[in-house]
Amino acid sequence: MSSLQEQGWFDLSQNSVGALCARLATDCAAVQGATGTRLGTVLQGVSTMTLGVGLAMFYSWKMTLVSLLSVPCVMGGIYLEGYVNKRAERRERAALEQASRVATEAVLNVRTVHSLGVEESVLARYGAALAAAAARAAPGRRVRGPVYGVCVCAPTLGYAVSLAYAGYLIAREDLPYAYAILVSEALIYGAWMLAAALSFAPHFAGARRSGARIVRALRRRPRVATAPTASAHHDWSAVGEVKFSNISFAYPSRPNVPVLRGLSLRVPPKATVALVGPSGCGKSTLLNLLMRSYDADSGSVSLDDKDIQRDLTLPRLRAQLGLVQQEPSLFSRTIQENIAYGDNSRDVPLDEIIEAAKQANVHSFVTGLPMGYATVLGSGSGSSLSGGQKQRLGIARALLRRPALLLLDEPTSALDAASEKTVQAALEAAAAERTTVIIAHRLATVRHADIICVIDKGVVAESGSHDELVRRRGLYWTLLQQQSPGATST
Ligand SMILES: Nc1ncnc2c1ncn2[C@@H]1O[C@H](COP(=O)(O)OP(=O)(O)OP(=O)(O)O)[C@@H](O)[C@H]1O
Repeated sequence: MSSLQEQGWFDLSQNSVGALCARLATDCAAVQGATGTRLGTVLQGVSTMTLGVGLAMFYSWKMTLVSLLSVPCVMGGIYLEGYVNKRAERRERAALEQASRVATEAVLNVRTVHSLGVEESVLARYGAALAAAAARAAPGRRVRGPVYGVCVCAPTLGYAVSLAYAGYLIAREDLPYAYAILVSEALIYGAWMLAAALSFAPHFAGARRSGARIVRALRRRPRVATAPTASAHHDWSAVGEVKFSNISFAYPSRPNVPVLRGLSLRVPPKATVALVGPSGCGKSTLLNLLMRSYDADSGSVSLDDKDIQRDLTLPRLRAQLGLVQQEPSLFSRTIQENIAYGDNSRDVPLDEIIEAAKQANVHSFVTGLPMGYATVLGSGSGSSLSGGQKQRLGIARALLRRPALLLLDEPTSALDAASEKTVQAALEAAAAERTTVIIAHRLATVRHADIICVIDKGVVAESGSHDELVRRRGLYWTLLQQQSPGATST
């Protein structure tokens, strides 16, 4: 069973990047720290003690029983230590995850941090989170010291009691002196070894809890997964008709805030459909549902009359889609590899990559670089490139998939006028032969779409061509007026 979690799981604050990194580091280290040599030490301690007790019983069972009185002390101390650690660990973990969240957020957004000049305040927040973690761990540490002392002292105490009793047995019951020494040495050595081994017990308890958390995460059944009714449809590729039927949806992290309320919408094959509407009305959410980043709470989405939840596997569905976002995520790899990420199902030959780059208007830029397609992009999402260059690489990557459906989420909104023109030209060429759903804020960029759908209050408020909507003088017209007052022409 796949344990790749759905987007909604990552939206929860306890599963943020920082929290997950902290959990991965601490839980895996805890499991690793309680295996290998530590496990060997425990086995050695237990077997030495067993052998020691056996020998001691053989030579003097009375002396052995008296000496073993210290064992419950040791065990009690270990239990207490484990209990104290468990409580401290839980509180410390939460505080460390918070600190890690602050650090990860700052590193991911290092440019913004610099530009806003908030380095000191980020450092202060990180310091405060670390201090909170230390404060939460302090009570546990204070108790652990004395408890550890008891564990170490108990065998010595047992040794003293055992020698005193040995003196009594030698004097009153003729226990040979050599036996007394043999028994006490066998027991003290065994008890020391056991105490040393058991001092690791809290680590084992912690490792068990960490292991359980890892296994729980791996076993979690993702909410978005391929349904048992779905078939692979190996030879199928979509024509590109999409239907949203009566969709209602709220994000799992905000289940009480409905975003879509019974929305229905049809995207005809090979058409270009623009989604417009006020900010936050749910345009990107529709794309999220189509990609099955989330599943709708009710209603259905179909692609070529195949229900995307019931009839299609996740890989088959997503293979039909090519997404271009406002700013593409590029990796610190070569340009060739970055474009090839578009199709991980095979080794993509260079000529296909070049073809996609040509379609995306980025080939001549790439060949102008000294290393061409072998140029390694800087870290931080291709920071060595301009916005327009990055966007065209993102388009090339999407086109490499030969998607039946091109999903464009404000693809030109982060670009200057000159870059926008080149990117727009690349997109228009790409959209010509396939179904395209485009989200745009600037209505001028989608004026020529076949259908423009205005989303408002979780439903399609109106739809039609630009001219039809202008004639209707509805919400589209109002938005148009807000963007370019006085624009009444059709
Ligand atoms: N991952 C998420 N978890 C919770 N709420 C979300 C999430 N993503 C979006 N939302 C909320 O859902 C609503 C719709 O968001 P969406 O991004 O679909 O709007 P949009 O129309 O694309 O907005 P914009 O035009 O500003 O990009 C908003 O109120 C937003 O705050």
